[in-house]
Amino acid sequence: MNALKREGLDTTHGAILYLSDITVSFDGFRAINKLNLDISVGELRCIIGPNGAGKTTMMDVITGKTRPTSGTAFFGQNYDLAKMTEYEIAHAGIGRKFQRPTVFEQHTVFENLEMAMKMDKRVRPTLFARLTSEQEDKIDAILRQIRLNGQEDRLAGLLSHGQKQWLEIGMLLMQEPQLILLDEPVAGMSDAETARTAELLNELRGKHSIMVVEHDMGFVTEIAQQGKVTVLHEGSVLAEGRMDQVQADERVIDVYLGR
Ligand SMILES: Nc1ncnc2c1ncn2[C@@H]1O[C@H](COP(=O)(O)OP(=O)(O)OP(=O)(O)O)[C@@H](O)[C@H]1O
Repeated sequence: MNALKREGLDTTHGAILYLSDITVSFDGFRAINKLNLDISVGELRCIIGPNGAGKTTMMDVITGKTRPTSGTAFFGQNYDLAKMTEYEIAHAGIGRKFQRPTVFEQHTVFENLEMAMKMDKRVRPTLFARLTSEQEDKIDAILRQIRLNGQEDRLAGLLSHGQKQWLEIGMLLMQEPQLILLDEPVAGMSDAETARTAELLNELRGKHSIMVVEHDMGFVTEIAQQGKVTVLHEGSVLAEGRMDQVQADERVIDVYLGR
């Protein structure tokens, strides 16, 4: 099934995520302050901004980890995220990768992908069943995509930091989420690994809707291409536009990029 078209999600208006006037207060402090942000189906959106801008809190709202104090968050037109549990949101098709990889280190690369597929609630009856050839093909395709073909029998614990991150992206892909949230995917990676991750994300462009939070501006430039970059500051959108536009924006230079 095409990950952009899962049954049940209504994206007829073209957007996959709508955040409208979202505020999140922690004891009166507004980590998110009347935030408005839409993501289109198939878009790769980069989110940048200084420490404490509210990027992680925004992802927590989208995945149901944190409830907004006010405002609305919709996945497609029909899923009201504020009314759903984290489990229901994951099941509905929003996948998140945290900054630190959380692969099963005592299992092989292949087994990690297999487990990710079997944890997919839509195919649960197959938990103890042998893989079908279609499922094996899917794992093979993802192994190639995440540049770990030929490494499928290695223990995940023996992979480099970058490879673990790719494996975790592969585990997300196994579940065919329609919206993928990636929190600082290249933090701690070597330059070569960062470049390969940019290639990987460019290959995923258009096949999934993706939101990437990242501080590495070289990487953001590689993956943003002509798409939109959103700059968060003090819990709101400070600027939005192509990378060259936001990089030239005086307010963005002042609060984030520096002179
Ligand atoms: N549970 C919480 N209780 C109180 N304050 C919080 C909580 N979570 C986040 N904050 C505060 O909200 C603000 C936004 O934090 P958040 O982690 O969302 O920023 P960020 O943009 O992800 O930063 P970074 O780039 O450092 O990851 C920060 O000032 C943070 O201290």
